Amino acid sequence: MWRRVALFSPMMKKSSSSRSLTLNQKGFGLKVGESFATEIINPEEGVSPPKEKAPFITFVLGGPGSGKGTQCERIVETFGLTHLSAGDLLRREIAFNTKNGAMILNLIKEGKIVPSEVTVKLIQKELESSDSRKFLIDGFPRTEENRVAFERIIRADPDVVLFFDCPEEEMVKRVLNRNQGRVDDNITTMKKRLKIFEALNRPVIDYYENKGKLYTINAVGTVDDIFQQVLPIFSSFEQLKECRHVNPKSPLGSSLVENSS
Ligand SMILES: Nc1ncnc2c1ncn2[C@@H]1O[C@H](COP(=O)(O)OP(=O)(O)O)[C@@H](O)[C@H]1O
Ligand SMILES: Nc1ccn([C@@H]2O[C@H](COP(=O)(O)OP(=O)(O)O)[C@@H](O)[C@H]2O)c(=O)n1
Ligand SMILES: [Mg+2]
Repeated sequence: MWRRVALFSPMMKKSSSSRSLTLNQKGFGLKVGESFATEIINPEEGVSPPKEKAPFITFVLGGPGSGKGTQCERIVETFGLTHLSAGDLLRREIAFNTKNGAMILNLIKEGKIVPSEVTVKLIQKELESSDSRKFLIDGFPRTEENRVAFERIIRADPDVVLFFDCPEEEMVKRVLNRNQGRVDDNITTMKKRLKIFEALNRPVIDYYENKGKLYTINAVGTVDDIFQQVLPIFSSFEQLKECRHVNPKSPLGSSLVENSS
């Protein structure tokens, strides 16, 4: 559905990220990886680049129970992004008893990370079949291996990386009260998940901090308080101002343009 075209120009600075090198078109039926295949175009040949911009991608990071899913719901209401929860996609495989279902269940019970290829392929399927141009990818990348696999298979970089920073004590309290019948919401698995978060997710957080893409949110407080920190991050992006689902209660509600498509 997207097409990546690189303009071959000596004027292009190295600091121009893939966003400024990326010009995408819709094209249903194309595989994401293929559709991102880089073409080198010589501007002197007079090929004019397509006008559509790359899809807007946000990664949502944070420990278990830090409030990622809850805040994603608020972001969807206000800015109309499409929410893809990596955990929900994996749990769907378990529910549908697919060929990877049993393996995924065993890993989730142990708080371990599912092989990146499996998770990225599930995300890829959702991206390809969606008509949306703006995505919240929640609970991903959980590891450097996840991050690298996304870059390799999807060939896209996030525009924004949110990190919900929450003390362990608070995360434990929230998870043990979550009450969604999840096999991993128990103290034994939670302890393992916290260790895995520190060991494997921290390097990803550091990576995006060094790239200048990380927005750290203090995840303690009411859901509203926390969303007040999230709002200005998204409202600064022009492409999010055309919103499909305007929440009338949102402080931005009146300034957003409703789009019924
Ligand atoms: N700011 C908050 N204060 C208290 N509880 C919260 C807050 N945000 C979310 N919760 C609750 O904590 C639990 C975990 O939140 P969730 O959004 O599922 O976190 P995550 O997706 O990061 O694991 C849920 O029961 C949710 O209702
Ligand atoms: N990128 C991911 C995301 C989740 N998972 C697995 O799914 C579990 C639940 O993830 P989740 O994102 O739904 O969990 P929360 O942080 O929302 O509590 C994780 O503990 C992992 O076992 C994974 O392996 N890889
Ligand atoms: Mg969640």
